Amino acid sequence: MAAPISFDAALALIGEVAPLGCETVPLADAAGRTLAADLIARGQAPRSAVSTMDGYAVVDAATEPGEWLEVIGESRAGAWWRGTVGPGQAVRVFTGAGVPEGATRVIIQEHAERDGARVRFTPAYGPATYIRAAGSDFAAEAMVLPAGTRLTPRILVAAGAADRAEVTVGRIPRVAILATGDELAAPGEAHAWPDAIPETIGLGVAALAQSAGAEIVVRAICPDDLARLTALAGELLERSNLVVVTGGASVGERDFAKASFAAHALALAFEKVAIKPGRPVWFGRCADALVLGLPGNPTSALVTAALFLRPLLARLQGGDAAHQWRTLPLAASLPAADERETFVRARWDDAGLVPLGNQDSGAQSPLTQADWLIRCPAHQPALAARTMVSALAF
Ligand SMILES: Nc1nc2c(c(=O)[nH]1)N[C@H]1C(S)=C(S)[C@@H](COP(=O)(O)OP(=O)(O)OC[C@H]3O[C@@H](n4cnc5c(N)ncnc54)[C@H](O)[C@@H]3O)O[C@H]1N2
Ligand code: MOO
Repeated sequence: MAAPISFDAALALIGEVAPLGCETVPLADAAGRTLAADLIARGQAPRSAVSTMDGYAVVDAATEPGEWLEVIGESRAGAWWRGTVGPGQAVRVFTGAGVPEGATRVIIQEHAERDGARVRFTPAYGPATYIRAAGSDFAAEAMVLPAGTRLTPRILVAAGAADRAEVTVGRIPRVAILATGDELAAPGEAHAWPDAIPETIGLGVAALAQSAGAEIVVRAICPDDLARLTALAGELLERSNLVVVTGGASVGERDFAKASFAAHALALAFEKVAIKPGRPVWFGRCADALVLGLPGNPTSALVTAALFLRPLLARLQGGDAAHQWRTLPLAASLPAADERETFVRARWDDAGLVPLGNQDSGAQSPLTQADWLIRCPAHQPALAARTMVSALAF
C-alpha cells in the first residue's frame, strides 16, 4: 500500500480535476451556481445621474436659502423628467429618479418649504449634493463578476444589475453517498437492533455537498458485504458524477470500500493522507465518475469532507479549489502536533479560537461546537494563547 501523501499534495490532486462543463440558465434559477464565463454589464449603472434622496434638484451656485424657486417639473424613478433646470428653478425629484440636465445638487425635502408651484429652502441644508453619478457603480461593458464566481445571495444582486436574462454556469455535480457498515441503521431505528448505531455521516455529507452546489441523487446504506457493495458501487457510478463512500477505509478484513470500486477499474489518485484526523481518506476515478472515500469515524469524515469534498465540488463546477484560510488568534493554549499535520477542532469566542477539549475523531458531540479547524503542521510545538494560527471555517 502506498505511503500517505501530504495534505497539500492531496489538495493539489483535487485541484487538477476538470470541471463538468457548462450550461446557460435563467438568472432567476442561478442561485448557488458558479459562473463559467465573465459576466459583462450591458450598460453603465446608474444609466445617468440619479438622486439619492427625495427633494428638489437645483442649480447649486444660483440657489440661496430663503429665495423662492419655480418648480417646473417632477422626476420619479421609472418616469424621469427630461428637461433642463436653470437659475431660479427647481425640479421635484424622488430617490432613484434622474437628476435633470443643469441641476448640480439635490436639496432634501426636510429643508424645503413648498407653496404651490414655488419652493424655498431653510439655511442649514448642508454641503451634500445627494447625486449618484452616472456610471459610478460600474461602467458599460465592465466585468461585473469573473468566471468562477459562485452566485451567493449577495452576489446575485450585483449579477442582476448587469441586466442579463441568462448566465452561463458550471453543471451541477450529481453526487451519490454510500455509507458502509454492518452496524449502520437509519437514525430512529438503531435502538431496535443489537450492536446497531445511527448512520450519521451521510446526513452531514449530504448537507455539506448541497450547500456546496451539488445535487444528491441517491443516499444508500450497505452492510460490509463485498458482493453487494460491488454491485451497488456499479449502480451509483452509473447514476452520478461523484460517489462519496464512507467507512471501510481502514485496514481491517471487513474494510471493503476501495475493494468494491476496484471491480469498476478504480484508478487511485491517493489512498492515505498524512493528516489527523482522516488519514484513511482516499480519492480516485472509475471511468467517467469520481470516487471519494471518507473514513468511518464521524469527525474524521466531516473534517475530510470540509478539506477535500468542498473544494472538489467547487472544482467540478469550475470554481477555485483553494481554501480560504484565516489568520486568527488563539484564546487558549494549543497542544503540540505529532508526526501528522493536524486539524484541531475549535470554537470561536470573543478572544479568539478555543481548541476543544475532546479531539476524539469518533466522537460526535464536539461537532456541535467545532466551527473552526486550526491547521497545525506536523511536529508543531505547543502554542501559547494569543499566538496567531491558520484556521478554516468548519
Ligand atoms: N489497525 C488500524 N486500525 C485503524 C487505523 C489504522 O491505521 N490501523 N486507522 C484508524 C483511523 S485513523 C480511522 S479514521 C478509522 C477509519 O476506519 P474506517 O474508514 O475503516 O471506518 P469503520 O471501521 O467503518 O468505522 C469507524 C467507526 O466509525 C463508525 N461509523 C462508520 N460509518 C459511520 C456512519 N456512516 N455513521 C456513523 N458512524 C459510522 C463505525 O461504527 C466505527 O465506530 O480506522 C481506525 N482504525
Ligand atoms: O484519522 Mo482517524 O481519522 O484519526 O480517526
